[in-house]
Amino acid sequence: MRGLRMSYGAAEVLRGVELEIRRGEIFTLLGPNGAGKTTTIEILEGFRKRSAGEVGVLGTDPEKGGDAWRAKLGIVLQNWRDHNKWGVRELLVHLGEFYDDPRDPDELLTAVGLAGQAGQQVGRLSGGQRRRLDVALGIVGRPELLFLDEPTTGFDPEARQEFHRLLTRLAAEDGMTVLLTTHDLVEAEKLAHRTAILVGGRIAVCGTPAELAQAVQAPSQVRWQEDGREQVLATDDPSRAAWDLHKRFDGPVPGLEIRRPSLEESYLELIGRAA
Ligand SMILES: Nc1ncnc2c1ncn2[C@@H]1O[C@H](COP(=O)(O)OP(=O)(O)OP(=O)(O)O)[C@@H](O)[C@H]1O
Repeated sequence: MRGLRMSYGAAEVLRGVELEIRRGEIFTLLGPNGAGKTTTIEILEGFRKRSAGEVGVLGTDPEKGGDAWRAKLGIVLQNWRDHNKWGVRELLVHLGEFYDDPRDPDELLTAVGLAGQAGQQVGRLSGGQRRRLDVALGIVGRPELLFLDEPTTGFDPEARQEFHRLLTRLAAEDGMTVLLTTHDLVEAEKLAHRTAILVGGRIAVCGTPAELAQAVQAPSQVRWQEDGREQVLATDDPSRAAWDLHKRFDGPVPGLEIRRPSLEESYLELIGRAA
């Protein structure tokens, strides 16, 4: 994506998004509500016409992508959920018929942990099971690139962890590229090879988990007692600040405390600043 812009009427949602996602990567697009994550995904899928900028998905402009291009994409449409009366396996078999070389439905069900629900109606699956089915539907045609829009919303921690394992395994085994959106920094950090933070219509930060932690790190707070009250200093180098204080006090510093913000606090500060 180069200079990707998108406006809905007068509202400019994407204001020059620059992003490159590599083949075989699990990439998360992280951002607050309304940041434009779904809009970006829909543009990449070819479902939404951008206002400006250049976009290439598997070497093709999504606005010009034909059936052969589309067949290489794993797209999870929300309206599969309308197939509530269908059996789980039945739906997978049916969708597989649209592809030249679909995955074996039983292997697929085992891979996503739904073998026990093969005969169950889609409408009777739990929230977590439906998301697993989403992934199964997304990968039935052996896509090169899988798009997932907030796939783990509503998951309990265990389901989330299992889902992460599933995606990691699929990406590693098949060399599939996965682009998913999330609000959850911790999820992005655990799952993704790289993450981009979308805020204010632009990419604020992009990198590996370590690079992200470094880039979003908000200042630490150094607190101590002096002149009968608590003093607070915000600094990027708390160790140096503590050392300076020790020198100034020529010994122990009363009530000295160093507080490093959590990654989540840093992220919240970053999106607050950039919005
Ligand atoms: N079809 C549309 N017409 C007008 N405005 C829209 C349309 N779709 C999205 N928007 C607006 O564009 C902005 C970005 O929406 P989008 O759904 O892309 O954000 P998001 O990052 O996916 O949000 P969330 O995390 O809440 O799902 C929002 O302010 C939304 O109201």
